[in-house]
Amino acid sequence: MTERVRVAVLGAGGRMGATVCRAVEEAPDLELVARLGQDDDVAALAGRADVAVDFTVPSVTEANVHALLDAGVHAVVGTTGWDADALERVADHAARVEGLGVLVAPNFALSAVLAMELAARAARWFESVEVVELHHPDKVDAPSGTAVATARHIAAARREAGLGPAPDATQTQLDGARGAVVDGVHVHAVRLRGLVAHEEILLGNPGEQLTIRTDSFDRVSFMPGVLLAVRNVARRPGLTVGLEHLLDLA
Ligand SMILES: NC(=O)C1=CN([C@@H]2O[C@H](COP(=O)(O)OP(=O)(O)OC[C@H]3O[C@@H](n4cnc5c(N)ncnc54)[C@H](O)[C@@H]3O)[C@@H](O)[C@H]2O)C=CC1
Ligand SMILES: O=C(O)C1=N[C@H](C(=O)O)C[C@H](O)C1
Repeated sequence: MTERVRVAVLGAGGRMGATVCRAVEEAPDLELVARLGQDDDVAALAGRADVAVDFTVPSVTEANVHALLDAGVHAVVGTTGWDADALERVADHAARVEGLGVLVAPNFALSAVLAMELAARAARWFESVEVVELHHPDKVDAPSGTAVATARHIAAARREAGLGPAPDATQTQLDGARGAVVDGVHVHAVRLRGLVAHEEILLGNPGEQLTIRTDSFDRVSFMPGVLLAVRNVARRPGLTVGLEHLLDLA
């Protein structure tokens, strides 16, 4: 019999962490060996866990990943709030330790990953584009990590195609009325009781509109992607950003 992958979950008491714990417990090839909360020591996972999954908060996730690398544990990270500098520090650290993988993904739901990919492919063909993300009101960051990543992918595609800014005649506005601007793309964040995680990418041309929409109605939607990452992270030493790299989409 092959050995089961030993998995630890950081943020295990949270909405995502608890769902991940259940998914790992139900997977025959995985073994849940630790549930860590706010005051638990990541270093204690050395020799006990093969892979750790982090769904904590933006303010601690980078430190958790460095501690996991120091402990010799592969990391799968769903927590948002990563910027280019933090990713570079983790890539440098991962390059210095032998054979350890870190996978950071703003969204593990297949529909969301595909929506991002489709938006990036469509972006060069439309004059206008804006992103609207809609989430439960307990979310601590805005805009969502997924919306930020979506906007960055769209902006890169527009730059590559030589497109300038989207048309916008606004001269006066209330603060925030046009949303946040990520790499030149307007991103709007809605917080509403009853929602889980949703995003619309609106692309417009004279006389036509393309709407790409993804809906996570339940956190189980993220689990196939999380488990795929847990099973594959050890095969990808260094830093991988985005689940698309495991789905043959990148
Ligand atoms: N990549 C993806 O597919 C998804 C990402 N997320 C992201 O995951 C993160 C967590 O989301 P939720 O579970 O909804 O939040 P939550 O607030 O329900 O859970 C966060 C948990 O982390 C714990 N925590 C805080 N500091 C910690 C530390 N230093 N060590 C260990 N645990 C610590 C908290 O006590 C809490 O239990 C957010 O950044 C969210 O945006 C959420 C859903 C899907
Ligand atoms: O906090 C959440 O709930 C979610 N966070 C991630 C994000 O910020 O993109 C992923 C998903 O949207 C759910």
